[in-house]
Amino acid sequence: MTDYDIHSHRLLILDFGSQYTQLIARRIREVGVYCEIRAWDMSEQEIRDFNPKGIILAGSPESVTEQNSPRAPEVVYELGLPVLGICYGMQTMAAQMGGQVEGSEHREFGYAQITVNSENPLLHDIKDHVDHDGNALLDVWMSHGDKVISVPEGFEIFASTDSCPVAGMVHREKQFFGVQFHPEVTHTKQGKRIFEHFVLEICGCDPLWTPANIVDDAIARVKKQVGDDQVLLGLSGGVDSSVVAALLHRAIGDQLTCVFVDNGLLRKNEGDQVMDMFAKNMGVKVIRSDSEELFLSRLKGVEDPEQKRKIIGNTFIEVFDEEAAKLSNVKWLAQGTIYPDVIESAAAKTGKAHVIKSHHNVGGLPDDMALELVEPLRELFKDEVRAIGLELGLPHEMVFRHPFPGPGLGVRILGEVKKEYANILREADAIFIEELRNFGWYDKTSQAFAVFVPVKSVGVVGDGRRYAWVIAIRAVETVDFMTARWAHLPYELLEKVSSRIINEIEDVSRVTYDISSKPPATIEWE
Ligand SMILES: Nc1ncnc2c1ncn2[C@@H]1O[C@H](COP(=O)(O)OP(=O)(O)OP(=O)(O)O)[C@@H](O)[C@H]1O
Ligand SMILES: O=c1[nH]c(=O)c2[nH+]cn([C@@H]3O[C@H](COP(=O)(O)O)[C@@H](O)[C@H]3O)c2[nH]1
Ligand SMILES: NC(=O)CC[C@H](N)C(=O)O
Ligand SMILES: [Mg+2]
Repeated sequence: MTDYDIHSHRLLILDFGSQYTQLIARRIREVGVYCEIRAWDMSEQEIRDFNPKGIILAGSPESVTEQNSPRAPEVVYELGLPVLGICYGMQTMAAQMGGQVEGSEHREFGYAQITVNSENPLLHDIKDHVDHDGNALLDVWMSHGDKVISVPEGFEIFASTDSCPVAGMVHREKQFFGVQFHPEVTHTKQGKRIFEHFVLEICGCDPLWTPANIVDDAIARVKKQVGDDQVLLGLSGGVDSSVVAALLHRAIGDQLTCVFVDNGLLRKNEGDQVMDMFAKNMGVKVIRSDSEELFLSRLKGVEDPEQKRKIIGNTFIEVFDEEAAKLSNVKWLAQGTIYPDVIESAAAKTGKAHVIKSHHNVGGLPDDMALELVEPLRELFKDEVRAIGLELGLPHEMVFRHPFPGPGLGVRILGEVKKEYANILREADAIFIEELRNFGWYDKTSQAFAVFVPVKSVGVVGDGRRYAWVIAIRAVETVDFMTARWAHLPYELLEKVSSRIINEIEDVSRVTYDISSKPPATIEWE
């Protein structure tokens, strides 16, 4: 266990509804410092209690020039802490402290080059190029319409572009900084170093937030939380629940029981792999519930995608309850809830951000639950979850798996789900994934899978006619799964996959490749 609190050096990010706020948090965590995103209307007391070492004011789709647009709470400027305003965050800082912001119809969006015209701690020693006069030039990314046209008293301008007179401003004494560009997006090449300067040097945080420390800290906290009680975890073999299983096993050993539900809608050999890895190799207690018959009988004759999802979801809970009832003394339910689930659900509730969905594991739990929750990954982003998965000794292959939706093959068999279809799909999917790995493309795509299309098509195999099913294959590249681009897989790979599927699976006569991006298509077909 660590002898210091790894949360003690922390930053507060106030969210005004920008799409990029999560990226700011990720950049700061990458620097090794804990931070949290909170809504801009956080109360003065909550801000004081949070006790940050610095505050970041993030961007917003709103305009400071509109009446009633959000402002940072005054206390932000009164705590004597360093503050960094980014885009809207800088604009509101300027407006609140007596500067001037002008609205404009013209938006500046994309690459820009700023000239740094005075030495300052935020950009100290950072440059991409140098101009004739010896000034540093930085390649940055901008997304704004409004601009600061006069800075408040005590501030000086340290960077500008032709179209944006105040690209950076600083109040040296108060340690207030504002930047019009977005250091959090990767297009701003020196973004990481800018955050290092702010977080480590200006705010004086120590980089305590490392995978090893996070694991030690999470283990200590889980032990304290559950004491001698028994904990139950739904283990899917997916990344999040697998990392929770490994973490809880290390923290509380035998007090953990996992339930793995084989609903007949899993990928090829998935059940055996989960049992081998967790039960056999790691000695975790795993109950395997063979519920294929139950799920398939409930799904019989049902074609509507939403209805299928509901049935699968409800049957999961039923099986889960049955298994829990067989165990004695279970007081805690463990979940693989991660930070984006929490942020997105909060945003959905308060309406602060624009795109978002509500996650069943955060907002959708019944009020009268008998079990209390253990959620050790609740503060972590997916990439941090993966890093601690490796730290806990899980194999690379498991940690970097593509996500697999809870309803599984149930939403990849269009229309009615039948065992026969699931068997065909499992084989096709396994061939696709195997070749994706052989060609070195698995880690270059974010999610890839096969879909069973219940349509028959004619083919000719050898000298015979074949009248059989269609398989569609899909591979996408995405960061957040909210938008996605179809992967431009090499033709040789597609050719190999198609030829293997048609030759090795008798019931398939044709393979198609899905070239739809999200939006307007979704990643899954149902
Ligand atoms: N077959 C299953 N058996 C038991 N629990 C399951 C099963 N499928 C899903 N769950 C539970 O539902 C939760 C949500 O599933 P979800 O697919 O979002 O996460 P995951 O499977 O842990 O990770 P990933 O996003 O990488 O697939 C899981 O964390 C797990 O607790
Ligand atoms: O756990 C889950 N339960 C579900 O019901 C579900 N539906 C979609 N997904 C996954 O979410 C991501 C976005 O999918 P869509 O573009 O199809 O909405 C993709 O990664 C999908 O695989 C689910 N995951
Ligand atoms: N990305 C932002 O924060 C934009 C701020 C403000 N809406 C503008 O257009 O200038
Ligand atoms: Mg999953």
